Amino acid sequence: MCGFCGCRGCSVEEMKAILLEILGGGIITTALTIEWGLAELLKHPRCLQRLRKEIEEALPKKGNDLIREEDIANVDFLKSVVKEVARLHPAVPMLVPRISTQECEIGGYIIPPQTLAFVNVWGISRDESVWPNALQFLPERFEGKDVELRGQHFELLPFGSGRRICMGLPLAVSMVFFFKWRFSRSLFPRTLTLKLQLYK
Ligand code: HEM
Repeated sequence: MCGFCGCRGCSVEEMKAILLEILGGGIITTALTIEWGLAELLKHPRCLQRLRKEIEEALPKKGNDLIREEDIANVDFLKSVVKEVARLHPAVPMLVPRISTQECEIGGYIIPPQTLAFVNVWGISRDESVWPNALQFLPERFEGKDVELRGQHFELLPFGSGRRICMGLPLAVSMVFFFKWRFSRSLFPRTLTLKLQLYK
């Protein structure tokens, strides 16, 4: 058995190709999400300030400056920022295409068998009837709301849903969180925000 897809038949070359696809798919999506996050935070200094304050207060002064996974429990605003970035800038805007195996009805539309279907996550995320002021970056909209990134809430599907949901979701979420954490704590954004204001 090949260990990747369990097909018993993958050659070493095919396994290398699968591994490269997994890594490739994980790198660009994570990088894009982080980049959009940084851009939004720089455009919204008030959010950056609030985030930095939350992080300063949540992170116990450990001396060695180590952040542990359990520390994430104390940074609710950071969670909201990550969700808002994923909402406005989904890295895979139309998910992976699906093909219907049998006739079905979705929202009053009859979908014949063997139909290629795309889920327009980008559109759903910007739908005013679901998200008031949809085009604005407002992490606060997630406060006190039980909307998660894990494919259970269909209004927010940056990692897809169901059987083919992103396999790297836990790793991706940790990477994005820790990067933003480091970024928000550093002096770098302060200088950059200042520069951006000067260029206005
Ligand atoms: C912020 C970062 C990421 C985002 C936004 C993202 C998003 C997605 C989305 C939307 C899908 C398609 C799900 C669907 O159609 O239902 C997907 C699939 C996938 N992702 Fe990610 N991903 C990210 C990071 C990663 C990482 C870090 C890895 C691996 C290390 C990874 C590996 C995969 C794989 C292997 C699939 C295909 C799963 C399948 O078809 O069964 N992704 N991802």
